[in-house]
Amino acid sequence: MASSTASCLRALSRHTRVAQRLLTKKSFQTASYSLLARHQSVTNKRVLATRGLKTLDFAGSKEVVYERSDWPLAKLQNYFKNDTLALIGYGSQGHGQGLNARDNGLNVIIGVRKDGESWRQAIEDGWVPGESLFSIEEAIDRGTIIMNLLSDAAQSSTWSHISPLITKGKTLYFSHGFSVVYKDDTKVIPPKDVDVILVAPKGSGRTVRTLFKEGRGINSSVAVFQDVTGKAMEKAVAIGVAIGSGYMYETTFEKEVFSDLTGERGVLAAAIQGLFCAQYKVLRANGHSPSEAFNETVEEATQSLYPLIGEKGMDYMFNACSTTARRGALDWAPIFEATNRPVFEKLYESVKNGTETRKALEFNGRATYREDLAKELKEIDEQEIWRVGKVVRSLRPDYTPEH
Ligand SMILES: NC(=O)C1=CN([C@@H]2O[C@H](COP(=O)(O)OP(=O)(O)OC[C@H]3O[C@@H](n4cnc5c(N)ncnc54)[C@H](OP(=O)(O)O)[C@@H]3O)[C@@H](O)[C@H]2O)C=CC1
Ligand SMILES: CC[C@](O)(C(C)=O)C(=O)O
Ligand SMILES: [Mg+2]
Ligand SMILES: [Mg+2]
Repeated sequence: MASSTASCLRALSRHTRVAQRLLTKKSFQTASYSLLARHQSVTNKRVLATRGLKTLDFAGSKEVVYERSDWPLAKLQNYFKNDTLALIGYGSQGHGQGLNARDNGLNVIIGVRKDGESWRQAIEDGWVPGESLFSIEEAIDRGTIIMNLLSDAAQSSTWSHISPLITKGKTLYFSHGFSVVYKDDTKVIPPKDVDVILVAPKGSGRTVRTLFKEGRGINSSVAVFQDVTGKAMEKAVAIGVAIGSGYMYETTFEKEVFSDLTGERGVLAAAIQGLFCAQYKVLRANGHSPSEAFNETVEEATQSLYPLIGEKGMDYMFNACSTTARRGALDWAPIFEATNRPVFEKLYESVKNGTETRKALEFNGRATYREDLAKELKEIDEQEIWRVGKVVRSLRPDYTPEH
């Protein structure tokens, strides 16, 4: 234990020196603070619990996990010293993953349509045309690891054009199993002579960035579709760390896309909007004020109770409520489960048989996809429940005006 403690302290001082060096470079400043925190906490963890064991028991199922602590910054930088990460597409994930990998000291370039919205945003984030910002084709040409973060629809529509550029020796990376799994619809069939890997952050690209800046990490899944070099999984895990993952669990491309499309069409986004609206409307129809209906539906959920679930689980949240609430929650939870399970079965089938994929490809493949989505999202924003939400949020003592 004494020698392991001494080696951890040596590691800490090494990592601290690396981070301090980075502090002298302005573009690395924000991340460097989080790196200092990150290596401090990693080293502390090693001293307290020399685990090293990567197969964990998840409620009776054994799963392999990969942790950031196995990839200190110096090791990560050395691993990618001869690589250029060419990140194609600069939406939510392009922004988060690109900036994190750059702040981790890796050689990252961006490839997007010239003079589009992403081009503008990339410049705003400090990517420089001709130096670190290129057309899609030029970025692929310059890159060794091609990170395809175009929209899923654009991955399909651009494929015939960009696939000849993904030559032997390069690596093809995705953050979703979508393009490769639904190949009959997307026509994305990777070249046979490149590694094809996936790291799928389980959260928005915006959170990928904010968690990294806080010295924390997003959970991601990791998978290999094609292993030409024999090193594909190791490379995927290393990229996962580079883009800001805290820990990664293993999956396949198919399992990733089936679960992801189900999750976002279910509890993560669609189901929660449906549930909120249903309860809000019943309260309003029974004479409750907008204030009361919103507070009992959304504000209390997001500001008080859901964070408790995130902190310590559902029973902890139930226990933090009155015994009256606990009785009612215990009685009604199985009713909601039984009522909703058939909806989730239907949803899963629609994902598995490709219906959801074809809809996404058709809709987001339109030239007007941004405006079309914005129009429907505006309709949600204009629903009474969310108009009330704006007023309620403005009454929070720590409110800062929304734009
Ligand atoms: N959003 C998220 O948080 C998550 C996303 N993912 C996955 O990551 C990948 C990227 O998603 P996300 O970051 O949300 O990006 P978006 O789906 O918002 O796609 C945006 C990017 O696609 C480009 N694009 C769209 N149409 C075209 C086209 N016809 N030709 C060229 N470029 C085009 C846009 O460029 P332009 O501005 O020029 O239109 C922009 O750079 C997807 O596979 C997604 O499923 C995974 C986990 C979470
Ligand atoms: C929940 C939506 C998501 O799957 C995500 C942020 O993980 C997405 O595709 O954006
Ligand atoms: Mg997702
Ligand atoms: Mg998704």
